[in-house]
Amino acid sequence: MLERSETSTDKGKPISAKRAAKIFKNLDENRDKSLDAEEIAEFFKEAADMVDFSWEFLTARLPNIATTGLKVGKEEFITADWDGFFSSAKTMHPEWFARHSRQTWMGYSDHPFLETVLDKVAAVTGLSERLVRKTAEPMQVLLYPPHGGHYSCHHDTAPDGLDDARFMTVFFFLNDVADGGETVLFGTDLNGTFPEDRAFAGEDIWGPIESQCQSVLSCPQPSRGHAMPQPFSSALAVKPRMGTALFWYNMAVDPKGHIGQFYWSSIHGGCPTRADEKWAANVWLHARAKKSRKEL
Ligand SMILES: O=C(O)CCC(=O)C(=O)O
Ligand SMILES: [Fe+2]
Repeated sequence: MLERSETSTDKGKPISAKRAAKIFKNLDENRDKSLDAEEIAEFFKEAADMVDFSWEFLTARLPNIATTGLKVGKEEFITADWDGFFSSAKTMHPEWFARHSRQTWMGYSDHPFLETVLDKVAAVTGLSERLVRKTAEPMQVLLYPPHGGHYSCHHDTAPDGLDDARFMTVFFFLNDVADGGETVLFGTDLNGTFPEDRAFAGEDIWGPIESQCQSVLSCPQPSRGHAMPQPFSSALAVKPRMGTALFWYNMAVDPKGHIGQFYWSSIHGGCPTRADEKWAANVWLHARAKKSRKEL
């Protein structure tokens, strides 16, 4: 069974009245027993990785909130059906969420076929089978629903998380997606217009770019012949085709497997689906072999 996206509330604990009271207390810093739009936005980001919302939608879904203007009182907050709210927001406005997908993990020993996938990973990446087996995280299988399933731009590993860094991503497309669902590699430069060292630049260059690519609008535009919008016209958008795969380095690694620089330019994302669902899988290779991966 596929679990819901780890970034959505409905995957985690439901927001009970008790939990809501705790959340409210933390958010209401000025202790005025109400939350303003900014504080609500913070709650949405924390609880569901929701990056946008409209007040109209909020008040239409939770009518007891409508009476208090652009503030949510304590009682209203605690009694609101937040789980129901997030799930209808996901259906009606998937673009408000950083991510809309389901996923599960599969151990490579679960099926002989999956073992062969690791051999293929070694063959195409040029890494040894031993290293691949030692460092591969269980395969993450992803399902994006049709009509808005997506994953906004992100990095697969943290710049400072050396111990558990996913130095490489091997990303498999498991079905054909006729329209939408492209994987965009925002750091690529198909037109050859960027300074040569931009791929190795740091947060100063890539931070502002990241803040612009959060929107699902940073994807091929059907109205413009599926061209990428500005400022990403140079970026590679890959159409999902069953049995194909992409791989890239999230961090530098030397022939001995020693990890180096974090690549800010490894930023990427999955575009919104349209009529078709999208199936895909990640094989992440880690900087350190984990004892907990022994069972694989
Ligand atoms: O679905 C895609 O195209 C990208 C998925 C992705 O980046 C991820 O799962 O980390
Ligand atoms: Fe990713």
